[in-house]
Amino acid sequence: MNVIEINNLTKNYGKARGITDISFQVEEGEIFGFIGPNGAGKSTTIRTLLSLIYPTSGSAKIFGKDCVKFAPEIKKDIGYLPAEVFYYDNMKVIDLLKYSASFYKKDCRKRIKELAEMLDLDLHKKIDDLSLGNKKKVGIVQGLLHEPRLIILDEPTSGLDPLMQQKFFELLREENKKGATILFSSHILSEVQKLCDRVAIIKEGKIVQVEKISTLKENTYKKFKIETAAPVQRSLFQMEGVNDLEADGTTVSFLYRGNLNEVMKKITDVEIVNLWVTEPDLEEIFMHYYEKEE
Ligand SMILES: Nc1ncnc2c1ncn2[C@@H]1O[C@H](COP(=O)(O)OP(=O)(O)OP(=O)(O)O)[C@@H](O)[C@H]1O
Repeated sequence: MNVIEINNLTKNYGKARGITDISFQVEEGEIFGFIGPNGAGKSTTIRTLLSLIYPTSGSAKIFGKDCVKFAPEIKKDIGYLPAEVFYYDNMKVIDLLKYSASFYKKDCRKRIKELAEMLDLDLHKKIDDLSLGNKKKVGIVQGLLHEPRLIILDEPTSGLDPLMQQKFFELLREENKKGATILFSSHILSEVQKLCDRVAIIKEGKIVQVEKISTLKENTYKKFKIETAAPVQRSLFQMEGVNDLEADGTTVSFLYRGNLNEVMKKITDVEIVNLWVTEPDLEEIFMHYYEKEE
């Protein structure tokens, strides 16, 4: 079953582009990454899913129900951690969390205690006195206290130190094992890689790829580096499938995706001294998506 189903979703802010014609699905039980550079449209997509803003066109379903029509009902089963958390600073942490819990028809007291212990959060402090990281923890507890079926996290790790990030990821994995589906938005590749099964890559308001992390690594460019006996013309390797071509005297390097025999034929046209064919690391694969089109 698809927990999230987004169909041709577009959101414009007046004349400004928010997101354009976005479609993807998140299956039940997945930890799904949503990655793209700042301003790509991750928050806009998430805010539309939560009916905090309304689509210009297209639609989205959560738990098989239209996000706009069934917003109040759907929200009971969603835990949301926004990119930036704002609170009434005068309140104590515990009072804020009890207030949040009052929206659900559940006794959340035990879970609040467990989460606070796990994240090392002092429930009796005033929010005003908390560091940025501790405020973020309040947001995490707030998002998870009702044991939601779907957890939506928008850039959740900013402000958390590495040890706390690790604990937070463990917590998310536990929730996932218990059955929660997770949508995890981030611009940090390494954390998405650590946690997620699949990713949607968003760039300039459009989805450029939806793929398993493992497949992204497999079916991708290979990196070629060739050393030749005599200088070669750059144009020799200007062919379909070649990207990031660099030719400097007797050294040529490029990324290639396509039939390897085709590129090997080109290579046999020159006298080579050495040849390296390597897999790009995931960072390089993503950077390719991040680069702006001319
Ligand atoms: N309230 C708004 N009014 C006008 N334009 C907006 C508004 N909110 C977002 N945008 C624009 O929509 C586009 C997508 O922004 P969005 O915040 O969704 O990106 P993002 O991927 O979440 O990036 P970030 O990580 O920087 O938050 C950007 O070009 C942004 O300037």
